[in-house]
Amino acid sequence: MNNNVADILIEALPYIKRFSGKTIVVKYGGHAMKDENLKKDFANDITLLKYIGVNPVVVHGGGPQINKVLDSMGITSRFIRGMRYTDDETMDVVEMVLGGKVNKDIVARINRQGGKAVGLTGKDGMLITAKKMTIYHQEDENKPPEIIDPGMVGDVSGINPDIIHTLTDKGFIPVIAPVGVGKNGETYNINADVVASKIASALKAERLILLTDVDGVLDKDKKLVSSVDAANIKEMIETDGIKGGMIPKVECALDALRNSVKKAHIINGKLPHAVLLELFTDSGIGTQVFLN
Ligand SMILES: Nc1ncnc2c1ncn2[C@@H]1O[C@H](COP(=O)(O)OP(=O)(O)O)[C@@H](O)[C@H]1O
Ligand SMILES: CC(=O)N[C@@H](CCC(=O)OP(=O)(O)O)C(=O)O
Repeated sequence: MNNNVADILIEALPYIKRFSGKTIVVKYGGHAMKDENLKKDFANDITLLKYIGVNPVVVHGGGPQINKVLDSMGITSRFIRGMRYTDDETMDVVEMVLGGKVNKDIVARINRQGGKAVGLTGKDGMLITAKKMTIYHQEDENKPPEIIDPGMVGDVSGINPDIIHTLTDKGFIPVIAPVGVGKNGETYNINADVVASKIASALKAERLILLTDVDGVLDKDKKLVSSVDAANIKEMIETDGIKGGMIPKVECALDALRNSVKKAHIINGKLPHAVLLELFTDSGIGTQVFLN
């Protein structure tokens, strides 16, 4: 596949009108942020989208970056169904790493490419309100599910998109860290795929693009599955074909499609110019998720 930016753009011309004025929500996962050149490509792609009249909104993760800081403090990361167990000390680290280091790094990179990025957490403008998540775990089918307390892990209870509209209308690119605020001002750690899906729904986005570290949904032979629907997903989860971090991703994609988002894709953020290739080529890359 050709991924020279000029060639991608020539192929893109017919698509540009289609996306003009539309919102594209891109979830930038922590695993896709590792390489310097790729980080530059990503910032470049997002800036370019804004230049051609698209409204990109970035929601980022940073799981590996949080792990690194926790490791250096001697704190072992523990995950329950893909969610980080978040006690008060861990919550402080999560907020510092996501809202501080990772968010500002992405903002600075987009601005260096000529974009006007503004970093936010869910606390800004009450963008993301959250409540405590309860996790149910059933080891044995004959026993009732066990209730697990994951600490300060949040479920999104509401999105107030006013601040996003204000920023995008003025030419800014919102870059959002997945930290939410509770009714009493408490801070919640939320999975970034979940935040991206809820933000995309609230904005009635044209596309939700989830960037990860594999080509998309893979089958048992590790071959890319270019499209999956809710029934395929259910079967693949039940037969262990989709596991771990891919489960929230496909579920978030389905949730977005059920809530006004036109199309949802899971693609490899380690490919140069992955976002442009997905949007502006006929074949696209990665997996497109359908409801049926
Ligand atoms: N069927 C599948 N297809 C692709 N990836 C899968 C599948 N099942 C499990 N995975 C795992 O899900 C991972 C992506 O989830 P995660 O690590 O949470 O990504 P991110 O950090 O980008 O949010 C892949 O690297 C892979 O190990
Ligand atoms: C509750 C929960 O697990 N939150 C995530 C938030 C960051 C995230 O989702 O980052 P990636 O997209 O890079 O995995 C965490 O603490 O790692």
